[in-house]
Amino acid sequence: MTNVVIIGGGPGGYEAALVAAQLGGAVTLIERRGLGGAAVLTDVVPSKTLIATAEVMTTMRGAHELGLRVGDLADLTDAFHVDLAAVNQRVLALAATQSTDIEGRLRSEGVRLIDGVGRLYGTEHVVATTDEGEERLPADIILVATGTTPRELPAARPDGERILNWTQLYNLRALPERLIVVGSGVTGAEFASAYNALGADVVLVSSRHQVLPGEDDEAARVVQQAFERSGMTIVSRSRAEAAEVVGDEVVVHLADGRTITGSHCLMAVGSVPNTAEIGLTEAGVQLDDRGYVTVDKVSRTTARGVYAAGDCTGVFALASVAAMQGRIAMWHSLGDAVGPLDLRTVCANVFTAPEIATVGVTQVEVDAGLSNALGVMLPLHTNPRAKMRGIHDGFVKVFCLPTTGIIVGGVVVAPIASELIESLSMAVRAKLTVDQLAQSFTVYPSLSGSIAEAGRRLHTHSAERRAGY
Ligand SMILES: Cc1cc2nc3c(=O)[nH]c(=O)nc-3n(C[C@H](O)[C@H](O)[C@H](O)COP(=O)(O)OP(=O)(O)OC[C@H]3O[C@@H](n4cnc5c(N)ncnc54)[C@H](O)[C@@H]3O)c2cc1C
Ligand SMILES: NC(=O)c1ccc[n+]([C@@H]2O[C@H](COP(=O)([O-])OP(=O)(O)OC[C@H]3O[C@@H](n4cnc5c(N)ncnc54)[C@H](O)[C@@H]3O)[C@@H](O)[C@H]2O)c1
Repeated sequence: MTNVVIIGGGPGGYEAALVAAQLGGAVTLIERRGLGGAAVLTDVVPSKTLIATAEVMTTMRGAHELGLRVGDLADLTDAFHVDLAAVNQRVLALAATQSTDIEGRLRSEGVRLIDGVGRLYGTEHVVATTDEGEERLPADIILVATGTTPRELPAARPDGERILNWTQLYNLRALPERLIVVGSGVTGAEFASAYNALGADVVLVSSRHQVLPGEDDEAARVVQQAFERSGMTIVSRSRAEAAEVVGDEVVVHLADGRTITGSHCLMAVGSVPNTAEIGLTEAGVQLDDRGYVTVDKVSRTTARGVYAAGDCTGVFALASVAAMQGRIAMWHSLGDAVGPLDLRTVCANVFTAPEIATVGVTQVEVDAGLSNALGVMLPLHTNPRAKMRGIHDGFVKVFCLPTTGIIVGGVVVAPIASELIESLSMAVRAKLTVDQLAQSFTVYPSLSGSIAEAGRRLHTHSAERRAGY
């Protein structure tokens, strides 16, 4: 039997445990907080459950335009009020159920679960510290999947009541009157969008000229405009230096001397890896200058027999990537067929209103000359289904290689972009051409009709390019 010891029970750890058990390993997983990890208990699952409620409010906001009335109200959201205590109770219950489901699945596959803190003791043992004491576990293979923790600014430490990080938001019993969100990365933008839709007065402090600096520029512009139109205040090119509670308010101090006052403040200024004091460097595992574990494309670290997966590696902070890195680690270490991690086919979604979904080659890569892909962008406002549903914002963008027409990337900005991106994700993975995309049937009328239409437009462009125009 090969002894596999996994530290961390998030998607990187638990998906690896399932593969290792399937391949006949004797698997032990050590988790200090709960199965499913931060992904299930504090990050992905709670935030997307909260956003599901916010989406209903966004739909209600557009209901008047579609001819729906409640009394004399011009805005149907005025007919609702958000019972945040009930929303958060649902959010936390759903996360707990998801965690229990994962625990049940791991147990049924024969994985030994230890409720405690794990650390490496060289490369052949892991020490688990539990309420009962310490246990030294022999390990032929170790997987480190310890994730990250919210980053804190020294002068803006969360108190859990008025200054919060995203893991503490679900303790709120009532909607904040005025929520200051510091940081306009994906986390900040998603919560700003959700709380804005739920009816809070939201101020978003953004260090750049535009929100979502890591996303497609045109897509981020659409989201920023939608935020501003729906009443959110965006304070651009501004960095928060400090936050303090003064009476019943929070005062956020910006680097340029201005202050912003609100009832609550959410700090969403990034994360730091959970890699300190768990015996990594002592075991020969190299960390980069920010503390992330250095891994290759099959999740190997610099120490023999020690693998790492997920956010602690600093490779695309996504649950799907963490899970794939964890599976690859086990396929590789336990001798199954395995291919290297291919980041060119990863698809991701920002759950704002509207959503931004992306796959493959990006506009930044094209503009920088790193890819010679051709792209077309079709705004959704001419799409018949979008008109019917009152969707005014959004677009579809498709990138293909000029000579072959092979699809290499795409962006969808729409209310359900996370679902619409699948056809482009499949096309990128299967190396389909724009002609194959164009010739596949789409339902009429449908938003996905615009994706096929982009394929038809690219047929013309790539034909012209081939002919040397
Ligand atoms: C607000 C928010 C929303 C997000 N939404 C999405 C989304 O919609 N889609 C998406 O794909 N990604 C999303 N992400 C990213 C996603 O949460 C991460 O990519 C994912 O959680 C990474 O999984 P992981 O297994 O690496 O780590 P985690 O999920 O962080 O799990 C690591 C686990 O290890 C445990 N641990 C750490 N150290 C030890 C130790 N020494 N001993 C024992 N246990 C330990 C921790 O307690 C934790 O439970 C979101 C992130 C945030 C912050
Ligand atoms: N839907 C999803 O898949 C999803 C959701 C949330 C997070 N994530 C992933 O998690 C990772 C982390 O995202 P994130 O948004 O938490 O962190 P991030 O590091 O990407 O963004 C933090 C932002 O805060 C800004 N910032 C830092 N200090 C500041 C200050 N003092 N004042 C104002 N702004 C400041 C930074 O410039 C940056 O834009 C990303 O890779 C993201 O993809 C994914």
